Formats: sequence, C-alpha cells, structure tokens
Amino acid sequence: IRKPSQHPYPPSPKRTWPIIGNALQIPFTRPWLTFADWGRAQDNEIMHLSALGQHIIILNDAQDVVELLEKRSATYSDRPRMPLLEQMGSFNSFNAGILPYGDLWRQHRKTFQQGFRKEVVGRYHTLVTDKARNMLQRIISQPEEFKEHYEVFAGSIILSIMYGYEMDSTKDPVFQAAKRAITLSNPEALLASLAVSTIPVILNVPKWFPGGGFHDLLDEFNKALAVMVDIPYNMVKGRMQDGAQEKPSFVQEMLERQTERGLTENDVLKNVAATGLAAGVDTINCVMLNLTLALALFPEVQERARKDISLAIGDRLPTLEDKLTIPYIEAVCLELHRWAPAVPGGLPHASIRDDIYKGYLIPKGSIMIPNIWGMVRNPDIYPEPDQFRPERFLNADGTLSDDNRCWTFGFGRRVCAGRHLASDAFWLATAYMLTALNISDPIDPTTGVKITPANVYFTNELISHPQPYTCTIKPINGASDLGEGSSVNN
Ligand code: HEM
Repeated sequence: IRKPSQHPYPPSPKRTWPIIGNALQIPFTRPWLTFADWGRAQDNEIMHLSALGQHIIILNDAQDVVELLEKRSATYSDRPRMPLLEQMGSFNSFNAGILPYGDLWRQHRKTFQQGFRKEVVGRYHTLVTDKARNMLQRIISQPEEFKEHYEVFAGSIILSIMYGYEMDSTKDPVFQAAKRAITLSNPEALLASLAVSTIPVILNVPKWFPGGGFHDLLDEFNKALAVMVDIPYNMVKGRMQDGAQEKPSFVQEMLERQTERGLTENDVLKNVAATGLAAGVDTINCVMLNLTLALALFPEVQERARKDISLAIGDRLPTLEDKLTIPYIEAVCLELHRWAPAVPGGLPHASIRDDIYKGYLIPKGSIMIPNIWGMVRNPDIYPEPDQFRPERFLNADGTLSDDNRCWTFGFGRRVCAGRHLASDAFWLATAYMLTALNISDPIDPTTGVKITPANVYFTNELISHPQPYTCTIKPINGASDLGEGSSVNN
C-alpha cells in the first residue's frame, strides 16, 4: 500500500508554477464557465489547482460530487476559512452556511431541521399559498413591476414563517437591512467561491477593498446585520412577553419549546432565523427571475403546461396537492434549476483529512468546488444544454423520469437546509404563473435588443441572476378574478 504522499494530485488543467501554483490562472469572472470548459477539455476528470499552497479541487462530474461530498461526507463537509468574513462582526457565527464543520454548526443545522425538514414543511402550505396568490394578484394589476413582486414574495414568505412579520413592500426596513447585509457580504462570499480568499495578493484586487474604505464597509455591514438579526427576533420576544395573541412563527415556537424544557436562551435560534433570511430571500427571488426569462424565451413550454394543467385539473388554479397530478410543472421546475442554477459555482466545501480518490491524493484542507454549472450543462447528459426542455425529465408517457435529481441545492451534509420550503414555494409560483399568465418578448433594456437563447447571460455573483431584462406579462382570459375556486379559461 502506498502512503498518501506517494499518490499524485489530480491533474491540473493548466501549468502549475512554483510557489504561486495556478493563482494567476484562476478566473474572476463567472469562474463556473471556465471550470466547465477546463473540465470538458479533459473528459470531466476531477481537477487540481493550487494557489500559494492552498489546494483546490474542481468537480464537474456528478458522480465524483456524489462519491466525495455525499458518500464520503464525513471528510468533505467543512467550509473553507474566509479571513475577511471573519472580520465582519458576528457574521461568522451567525451564518450556518459558513460555520466550520463542528458542534456549533451541528446545533444550527439541528435547529433548522426542526422547522424545515421534509416532514414538517407541509405546515407552511397555507401561508405559501397566500403569498403566491398575493404575488399573482400584484402581477396582474402591475405587470411591469414584476421584479418588485418577486422580492416581496420571497421576503414575505421567509419573514412571515420565521417571525410572523408581515411586509408588503421592498421598502420595508427589515427587508431593506437584510438586503443590504446580503449585498455587502457577497463580494467576499464570491471570492471564497473562487477559492482565492486565502491569497493576500489577490485580496487587494477587488474595487470595493481600497484600504481604509474597508472599515467603513465593515461598519455599515455590522449595522445592517444588527437590524436584520436582532429587530425581528426581539419583536417576537416582545410580543410573547406582552402575551399578545399573534400568529405563530418558527421563532416563537422554538422559544416556547426552550422554555418548556427549561433551557436557557442562546444566540443559535436568533442566528438560524437570520440565516434563513440571508439564504432564502435572494435565492427564491433569483429563481423567479430565471423562470420568467425562461418562459418568455420558450413560449412552447407555456403552451404545453397550460394544456397539461387544464387536462389534469380543469379551469382552476393548481394547489400543492396537485403536484403528482401535473408532472409537467415539476419537470419545468427541474429544468429551470438545470438551465439556470441559482448558485452555478456551488458553495465550496473543505476536506478535514487526507483522502485517496481514483488513485489521486486529495490533501487535508483542500477547497472542494462542486461546479454545478459543469454538471447541469454537460452536453453528454443534457444534449443542447442551453435549450429549455422540461421533457428531459419526463418519460414518453408524461410521467416523471427517474433521472430527476436536482443539483441546485448542493450536496451531502451541507445540502441546502431550506430546500423543501423553497421547492414548495417555487412549484406553486410556477404553477400559478403558467396557469394565469402569458409571458413574452424578453428585451435587454439598455440596448433594446431582443434576448434569445443564444445571447442570454447570468451575472457574476455567487447567486447569479439573469441579465437585466423587461418582458410583457398578460393575464390569460379570466385570470383576473382569483377568488377561491376561480376559473381560468385558456
Ligand atoms: C431556490 C432557492 C434556494 C437555492 C437555489 C439554495 C441553494 C443553496 C446551496 C447551493 C447551498 C450550499 C449547499 C452546499 O454547500 O453544498 C445552500 C445552503 C443553505 N441554504 Fe439554501 N437555497 C435556496 C433557498 C433556501 C431557503 C429558502 C433557506 C432557508 C429558509 C435556505 C437555507 C440554507 C442554509 C441554512 C444553508 C447552509 C447549509 C449548511 O452549510 O449546512 N436556502 N442553499
């Protein structure tokens, strides 16, 4: 048996220089595209990069991702250290998505699970339905403001579930603070996803980091974070102390459980709720923007969906109980997450011990990049990957095929903790949009040029949004009355 040190690293896509390694070749702009290209050039083999001694492993193949991040999850569930985020006040201990693999992370994850595992998210169906219906009504009365309506949809679901807090405009102060905190933390998170945040030289490159200015940024970030983390949480506590009969919320329920069990309050619950806000709002908003663009670009999908919906349930709005009856809607959701994964570069994991895989050494402390884009845009598995074809996920008889694993929510023990809620919310929103609206004419507002499947692009952010666009949204005949049991004529 060879010692770990006798095994080679996985192949590198580029020449590795002494000391700096591949530091100068690591792409800054939409790195998932370059990683996917590099992967394709070497049969999607697992790849190794190094940067000043930091090992980085790029995975473009779903089988490698499953084998390492899922089957060997005891080794690959840590997160890379993020030196800048660690300076950002309490960010490091507040966000479960960033915490190192260990006891504190486990406490956060367990708390999350109590409100968001598969078996319990059904309790939010009524709330999610109300919010989706409200969104649809807003779109019908002000279609040109659809982006505002999506943000309200995403923000109001999370704030209402977590805190029983209702918002009805993006000007809401708690929502504004959350948005600001998320935006300010994004550059570092993006750098981390590029796996270069440990490289001091490169840390000086981003424009937002001009020496002293960084401290102002930190102050602003910490202020926004304090509003986002403390205000809604303290509101729930205040209501409970006053004995006010408010509608229940995740935070209230968990605080009551703590009291019943005689446990003392700690920061975990407060931070879990705020993480939900940070992790859930922009992601849900982003998939809604992606969906609208996809439907505008591929009108044939809207036509087939309307036929299938009408055949399955007649002229009414679908409900979450109709999921199994209308497989085409699920196929649209799966195809959307494939065509435009919200986090295309994946969130990096890190390894906690040396491992040998396919004869290669993956050293302890490696940053593992599951390149979701490389997986979902692989033409050998999804021919013509830039085409939006929900049929990919269906059998010839219209039932869902077995190949319906959705990669967009990540992997293994660090898989998205809010995925069941997000999937329900997104399924219902998709079903409503397909039933009640006709979407067309995606235009780039700066150039006035029509967007086509060939020129569509997604932004260079950790949560990668579609390019700015406008489109025409019209209610389908009869969809303006959305009362209970309302009918929709195609
Ligand atoms: C469509 C919407 C969403 C997408 C695409 C998404 C995607 C992701 C991804 C890719 C990860 C990283 C997984 C990994 O490391 O392999 C993640 C982590 C996480 N997500 Fe989501 N997410 C969404 C919505 C939500 C919502 C609504 C919540 C909360 C209510 C949430 C809470 C979390 C948390 C807490 C983590 C950190 C998990 C950990 O590190 O243990 N997400 N999500």
